Amino acid sequence: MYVSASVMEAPTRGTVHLSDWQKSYFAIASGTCTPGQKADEYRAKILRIQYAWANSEISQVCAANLFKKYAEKYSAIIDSDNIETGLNNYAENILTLAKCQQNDSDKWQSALTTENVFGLKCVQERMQAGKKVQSSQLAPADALVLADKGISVSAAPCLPRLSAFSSTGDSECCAGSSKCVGQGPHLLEHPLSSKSLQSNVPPVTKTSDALPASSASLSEPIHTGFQAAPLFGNKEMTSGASLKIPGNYSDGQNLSLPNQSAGQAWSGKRKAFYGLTDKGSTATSSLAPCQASSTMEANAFSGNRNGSEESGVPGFRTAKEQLWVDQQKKPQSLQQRAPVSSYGGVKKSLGAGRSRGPFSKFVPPVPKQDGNENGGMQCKPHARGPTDPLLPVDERLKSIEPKMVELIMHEIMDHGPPVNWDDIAGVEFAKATIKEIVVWPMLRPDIFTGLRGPPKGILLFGPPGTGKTLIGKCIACQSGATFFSISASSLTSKWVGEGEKMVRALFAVARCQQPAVIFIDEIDSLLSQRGDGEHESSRRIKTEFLVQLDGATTSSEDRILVVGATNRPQEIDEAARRRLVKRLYIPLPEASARKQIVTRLMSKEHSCLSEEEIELIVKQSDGFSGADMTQLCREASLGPIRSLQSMDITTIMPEQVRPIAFVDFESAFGTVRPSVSSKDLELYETWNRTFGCGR
Ligand SMILES: Nc1ncnc2c1ncn2[C@@H]1O[C@H](COP(=O)(O)OP(=O)(O)OP(=O)(O)O)[C@@H](O)[C@H]1O
Ligand SMILES: [Mg+2]
Repeated sequence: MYVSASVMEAPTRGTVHLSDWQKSYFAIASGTCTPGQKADEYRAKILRIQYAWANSEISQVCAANLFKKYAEKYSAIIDSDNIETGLNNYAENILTLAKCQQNDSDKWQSALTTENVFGLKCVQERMQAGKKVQSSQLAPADALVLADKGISVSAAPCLPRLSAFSSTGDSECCAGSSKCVGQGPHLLEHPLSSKSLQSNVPPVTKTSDALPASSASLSEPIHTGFQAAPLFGNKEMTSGASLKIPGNYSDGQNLSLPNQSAGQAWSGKRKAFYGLTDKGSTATSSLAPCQASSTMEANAFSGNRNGSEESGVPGFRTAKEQLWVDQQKKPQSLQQRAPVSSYGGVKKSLGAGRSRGPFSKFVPPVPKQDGNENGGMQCKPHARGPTDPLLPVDERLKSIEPKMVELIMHEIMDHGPPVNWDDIAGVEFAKATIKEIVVWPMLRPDIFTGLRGPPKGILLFGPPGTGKTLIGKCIACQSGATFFSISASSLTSKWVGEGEKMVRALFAVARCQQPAVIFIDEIDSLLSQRGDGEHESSRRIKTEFLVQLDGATTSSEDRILVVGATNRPQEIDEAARRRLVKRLYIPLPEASARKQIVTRLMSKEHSCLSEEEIELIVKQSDGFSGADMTQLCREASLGPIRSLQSMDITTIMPEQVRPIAFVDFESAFGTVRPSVSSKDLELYETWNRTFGCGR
């Protein structure tokens, strides 16, 4: 069965769906279903397809195919006037169309009017046919005629409805029917006289006071559910009778007979309605406003709704009505669901905001055919992001949980203050290498191809506080790539149990945002050696990461660079180490770099350090990391304030604070010590000699 293949993409839930599908398939195939039940089943299937697609259990292509198939089956039942297999309700179309003129806006005028609808040739033919059948088949006891010219209505199943009306004591229906019939000169003549029938018609609840008289006259037959009768005769009446069961699909059907010209138009409309391309649907576009307006929630399916209110179910709508109303409301509501995001695009949801379940808003799983140019790729964050429900979602993000995409887009993408290469003192070799393998290829991908292609993984390792994170930020600013900065600990702790999904989502989003740099600080905590005591979740994260890294490596067209930073390189798993091909040692700053740090920081402050004093500071700070140097300067900068002990800090003027002097550095050296021990340094040096890519 084709269904099974399509719904089994997700093994666990797919199995459940499969049995559901099978059950309903056998129910439909059993031959014992009424057309109404079949239509119910098909519509349920359509909803299930939608649900499965929304949950990424089936692909978009699969969903579109299934959807088309079942929409057609469903339409075939709804449209068919075959009493045994269909639920045709063509008359409602005609009357609704005619009614549109009154309900629609002033700007749009339907060619169909109350006067001419009954004059249509096709309607006449059907009426004549119905008349013949009716006169030959309809038992007088079962039949009622609502008006002097004989709008025949129904058969036994209608009677409960009529009897329900009788309690209200209003004769509006009869009057309305008379009017209606008076406007249609060629209505059926029922064997029973209109008078006798009129007397048989119980008063009907007045439900359409607000409607114009002519509208009321038409709407009454509609919401009594008998309007099919004069147009189709007994045959249709019988099928029409089943339509009066609340919830039946035929209630409120604005769909048509396949053989009628108007019917074809509506059939086309139906296909367009289901999002299926159909040449015929273009012909119906002019009818759409009528349909839309007539089915707006306020007035939609007034006949049915009124009918249902009469029957004590306020606000009840058949599934089909709801489908149509949802369809009409959808573009507007979707727009409302797309708030502007913080980074200039549209805050999008791949369905996260979508309520799930059988009663959720109907969203066809096929791409919109509205000529949206942005359809194929909407990867750039500043264009339309991957989570816009209006757009076809990038295939690569289909299997990713929407909330994770949101998290990555909103929380991980870095937008810190800009960092220049000049802000990083020393580490000239690392900087040159990074420029060569990261920045330039990103800027000129046309030149850096083939063997010159950039590596996909870099590891920055070295003692703490040497500028590894700073380099990461600089890459973000200078490469022009989309930058994802994530700390490994946040992957392992923040989304406990979901770490591997986050890793997958991270790479999936990055693939959509190419060129992209994924900077993973403290990568050792993510890719540490695998051991026996390791937690299952961290093992899964690691595996997923390695898989993704490989994916990034093997796909030559992907321009994703993973930059890892660690001060514990020896803890990194060997498999991960291999994948981070360029392992760059970021050592403690040399004298020149320390001087650069001091000079740059002091240039921003009020200081009076001579060249010699700076040299002395540099000499004395041997073994300090970049972070230590920064801390030393901070400490020294507080010296002038501390020397103002006699003065009130609250009243002091900035000019009264003396410049930072060498003496302040001397006292700062008393409190700031190097944070990296020589023993630790030895470890880094050794690891660099073994695995590093430095000179
Ligand atoms: N080479 C450098 N040039 C200028 N400033 C530096 C340099 N290295 C470190 N710093 C200063 O030290 C601070 C900390 O640096 P950073 O966070 O990049 O260190 P790290 O190598 O990532 O350390 P860790 O391994 O502990 O994460 C920076 O914000 C910066 O002020
Ligand atoms: Mg760091």
